[in-house]
Amino acid sequence: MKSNSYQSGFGNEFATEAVAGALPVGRNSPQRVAHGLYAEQLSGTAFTAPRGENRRSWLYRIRPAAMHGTFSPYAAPADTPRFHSDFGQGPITPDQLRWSPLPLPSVDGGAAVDFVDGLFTMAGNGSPAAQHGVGIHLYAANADMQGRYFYDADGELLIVPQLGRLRIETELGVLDVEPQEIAVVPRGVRFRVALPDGEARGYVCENFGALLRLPDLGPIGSNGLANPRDFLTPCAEYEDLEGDFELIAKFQGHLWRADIGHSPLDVVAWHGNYAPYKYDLRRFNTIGSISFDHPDPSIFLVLHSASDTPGTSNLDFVIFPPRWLVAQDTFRPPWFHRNIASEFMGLIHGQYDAKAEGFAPGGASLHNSMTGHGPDAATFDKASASDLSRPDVIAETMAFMFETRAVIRPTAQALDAAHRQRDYQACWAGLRSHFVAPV
Ligand SMILES: O=C(O)Cc1cc(O)ccc1O
Ligand SMILES: [Fe+2]
Repeated sequence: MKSNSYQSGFGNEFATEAVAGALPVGRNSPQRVAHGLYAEQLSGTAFTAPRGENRRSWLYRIRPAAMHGTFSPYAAPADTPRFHSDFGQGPITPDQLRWSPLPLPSVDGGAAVDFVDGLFTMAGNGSPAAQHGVGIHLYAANADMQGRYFYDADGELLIVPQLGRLRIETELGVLDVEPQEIAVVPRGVRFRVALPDGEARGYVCENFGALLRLPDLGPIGSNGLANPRDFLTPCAEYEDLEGDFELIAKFQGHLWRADIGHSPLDVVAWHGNYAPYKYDLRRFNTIGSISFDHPDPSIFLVLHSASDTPGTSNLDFVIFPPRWLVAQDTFRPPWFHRNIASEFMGLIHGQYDAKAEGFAPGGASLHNSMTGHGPDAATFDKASASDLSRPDVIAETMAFMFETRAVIRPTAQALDAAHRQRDYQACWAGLRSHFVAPV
């Protein structure tokens, strides 16, 4: 699979064929599909979901997805699976938590680790069974997926590369993504990942809940934030390969494997609105205050997964892109706060404006529901004394947040990890009392 041409728009009714005439005209499942292909429907929402939310695609493929051997539990290379949905049952700490970047496998022993084996579950909430919540994972890999393909039946995958490009070859076409771009692979879609730069690291949010969609814009108007035309979906692309391949599935929190005698990336044509897409975060139209005060970070919302409570998301994907700060009589960086929602943050590159040090590209932080957090002492001191007659320019940076209504439960392996910064709270220790009581 070599080409990477795209169709633009968010959730459009796309139609694409890699071989002319492969798409049936005026019907979905003719008695005999052109070129001897099989017709197959892939449903991403209930058959009866309202039209505005209904997502499905029709695939015209060389062999149906039903063709593979029986599944057995996948034995992860390390004894214990690192990629799962076990967020524990017991008490979890309300402490602020922060991690340094996940070590790259080349540094960590020299073994070949592909995208699937490189996934390390950091935290999560809800469950695949309950169909709400998220799994939050990091990946660090140094090898292409070779002779194997993966799909996630538990949720759609929001992939946020931090280091190195990814070539994501899916049933519906190829996505090439680099840091500062994101990719979304829908639940169930089979894919393999190659690493054009030889190694890669990044973040994955696995969304068990309602499909990600663009937020309403309210008084912002009909344009702004992430614009629909900047979302790109691949054109059909297929491989016709036979061999001793492996199909890996994530199903109800566990990984499974089956033999498969052909590449499942054999979709010659497809049409519909359930498909992978990518988006360049640098295209985000960032809106902020031009008078006073630092707005809530919801103004930086790229995509969200709704919950059953209007206005309260299962998942908000928020970014902190380059921008100008001009607010007057205002503490310009993020304020001190406690939030009913829970906040997992990552940094793609540069520096985050609330943290002078310690929050490194590839690192992560977790501030759970009602846990106090905000600017570190160095940032507070600097911003409290800065000259507001000039704009501040936040440049050369891209941070993001996975924000959820439910508490984010860190996994045991994340809490135990050597790269967890056990002294994180010390970043606020230097905040002195400036209070002077009136006499
Ligand atoms: O905690 C954080 O750094 C994320 C964040 C940023 C901001 O500008 C306002 C609120 C918020 O939670
Ligand atoms: Fe916050």
